[in-house]
Amino acid sequence: MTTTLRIATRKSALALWQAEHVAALLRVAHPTVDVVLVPMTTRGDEILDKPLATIGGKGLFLKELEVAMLEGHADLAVHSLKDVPADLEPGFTLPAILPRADAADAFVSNDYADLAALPQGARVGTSSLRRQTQLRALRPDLQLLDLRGNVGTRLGKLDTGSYDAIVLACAGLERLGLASRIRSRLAAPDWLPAPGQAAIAIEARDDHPRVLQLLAALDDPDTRVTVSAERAMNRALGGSCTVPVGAWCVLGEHGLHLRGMVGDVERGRLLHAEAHATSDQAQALGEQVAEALLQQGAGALLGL
Ligand SMILES: NCc1[nH]cc(CCC(=O)O)c1CC(=O)O
Repeated sequence: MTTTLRIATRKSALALWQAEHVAALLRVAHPTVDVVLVPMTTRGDEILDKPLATIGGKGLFLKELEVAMLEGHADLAVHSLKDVPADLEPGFTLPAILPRADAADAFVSNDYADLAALPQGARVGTSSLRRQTQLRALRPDLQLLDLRGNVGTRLGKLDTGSYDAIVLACAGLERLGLASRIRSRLAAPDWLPAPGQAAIAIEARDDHPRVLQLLAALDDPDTRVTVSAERAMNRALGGSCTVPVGAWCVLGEHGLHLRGMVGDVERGRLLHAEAHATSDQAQALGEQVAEALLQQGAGALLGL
């Protein structure tokens, strides 16, 4: 009997690239397994005219894919980890987290090389509160404008002159063959990515051990441990996407180093904290950095 793995995926170019990437890796890991894509539309893809935070947040991108798995139409779903809520729906797990790509954000512009080169009051497009507050902290003069849609749509709006610059994830641009659009990288320590940014996660039902075992072959333990610290921090801060939260954890010779950020949208101020831990303490490290941020007053910003 041949085994088939059916991958539920959103239909955006980035989602399809990621699903195809996972399919190719699964075919290499398990040559006798048949791997197919099941593309579908999610509510998050359909509602493009409202900020994500007001329409129900990140879970919107997962819901339909999870229903497909529950109804037996798909065996796994592929997600950008940063779009996966801090707490998964009961009955689901992440059996594999792939090696992380460049987690920095990209400054993208047709006229300016970097943030410092933008003229006073320049128009910058991003609907991400995390990106907006970090832009505001570095350049209070900028005019921040909403910009939603998939990567191609956003680049199109930049090219037609609606913005002087936009901010996107480096990883998404690289995956779509658009790395040449990256004018400069926005990276730590003065700029933090979203928790889990640039890592691809595989989601599956937790009650299908055979499927979980096949998927586990793709797991990268180093990426898993670093993103676990970032996600633990985010969870301890309430895990909401209505508040700007950034996190960046690296695993070095001396263990884990986690930096965290919570932004104050009203006052254009950022709170930062960081800590080190051994690699078996990712969860505690995330909680420790969250606690340090709360002590600086993050609770009021987060409504905790
Ligand atoms: N919110 C959409 C989204 N989800 C994941 C990525 C980039 C790829 C990644 O972080 O793995 C993007 C595009 C962007 O933020 O520019």
